Amino acid sequence: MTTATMQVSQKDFEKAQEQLKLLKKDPGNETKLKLYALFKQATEGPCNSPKPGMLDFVKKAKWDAWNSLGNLSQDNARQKYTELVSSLISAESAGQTKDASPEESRHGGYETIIVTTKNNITKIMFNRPERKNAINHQMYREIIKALHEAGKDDSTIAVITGNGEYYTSGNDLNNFANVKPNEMEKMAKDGAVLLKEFVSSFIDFPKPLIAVVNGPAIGISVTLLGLCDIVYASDRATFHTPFSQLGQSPEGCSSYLFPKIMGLAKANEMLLFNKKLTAAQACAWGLVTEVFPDGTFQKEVWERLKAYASLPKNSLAVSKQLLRSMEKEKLHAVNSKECEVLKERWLSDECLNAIVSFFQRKSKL
Ligand SMILES: CCCCCC/C=C/C(=O)SCCNC(=O)CCNC(=O)[C@H](O)C(C)(C)COP(=O)(O)OP(=O)(O)OC[C@H]1O[C@@H](n2cnc3c(N)ncnc32)[C@H](O)[C@@H]1OP(=O)(O)O
Repeated sequence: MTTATMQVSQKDFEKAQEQLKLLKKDPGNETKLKLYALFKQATEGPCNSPKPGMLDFVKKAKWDAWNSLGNLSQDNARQKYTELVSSLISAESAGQTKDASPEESRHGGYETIIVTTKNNITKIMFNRPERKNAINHQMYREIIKALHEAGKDDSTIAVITGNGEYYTSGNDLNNFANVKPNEMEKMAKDGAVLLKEFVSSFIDFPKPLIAVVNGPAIGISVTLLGLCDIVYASDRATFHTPFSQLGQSPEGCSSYLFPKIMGLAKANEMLLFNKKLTAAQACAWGLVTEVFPDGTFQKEVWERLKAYASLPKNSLAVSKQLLRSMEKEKLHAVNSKECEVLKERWLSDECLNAIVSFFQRKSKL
């Protein structure tokens, strides 16, 4: 860089300091720390002062921010400081400071679900409302991918919810349709492999996972609630696991978790005898954390989640993993066993007759 450009840069830097004083809105602690660090780096160079004590929170946060800039040159620090101030000024004049209203970003590459991130929350939304959000093979795979990505992205928590009237009507029964007799075994085998991977992605999910049950939930979408950390439900939601009606058997680790959550007698009513629960019953039985009136459901829940997602991210992840670690091995064993049993069930006459009845519209839940 020439002396001339450095001088301009120094001039801009001084101007930026003046402009900063004119900001009307507080840019938030994170941004203020960034500005502090860049200013120190620009004016004094890399951080060489001794690290403050653990309990001197403010000094330590400032020191950490400055120290994190490592050997960034003073010119570059001046440049970054000036750019940051300029972006704050522009955002304010556009009526939106970055910290006050972050944009929702949509993740690409999905067709059956919508994945977005905003306010440190990654939301995975079932998106086949015209099929009551039934989960077809593509959706199983996309949810596995979305959970994998959400586990690694910058979000603090993840949310799973449905678009439209239903949360989801569970497994898409078309997954069993149009299978030739000589391909039945393969269909069952491949289905069990996919199901095992799908449920494993819930067992292993490393951050708090919250189910926002916006409407009726059926089958696998209900059993998976036992693997979520919090379940919020609209008072319009119902919870139905009609496995015996469909000639099938429980999955999603529900054969182990439901008796733990609600007691064996109540789990039997749901998992053996197809009892459909209202949201209030599901809450009383311990499957649902809290029920909200449908009219205010989205507003109340998202306000609450926004506050939860501003808690320290690493602390939440570590605590979630600690709680899950006590059961993880067991849950994987249960998942394997349930998939083995289901693989056999899918080949049974009881199951095949139930699917045929559904498509002939003789039976609906
Ligand atoms: C890799 C495989 C893993 C398997 C894991 C094991 C999982 C098990 C389960 O999840 S068991 C639960 C399976 N789900 C069901 O049995 C629900 C079946 N659906 C219904 O009973 C009804 O559709 C309803 C009660 C959900 C809604 O009834 P209604 O309000 O009258 O709406 P429609 O029936 O007209 O629905 C509109 C449209 O959507 C189709 N649809 C809805 N749910 C499913 C579904 N789960 N599978 C396939 N198709 C579904 C329905 O057929 C209608 O289609 P149409 O307009 O007639 O073409």
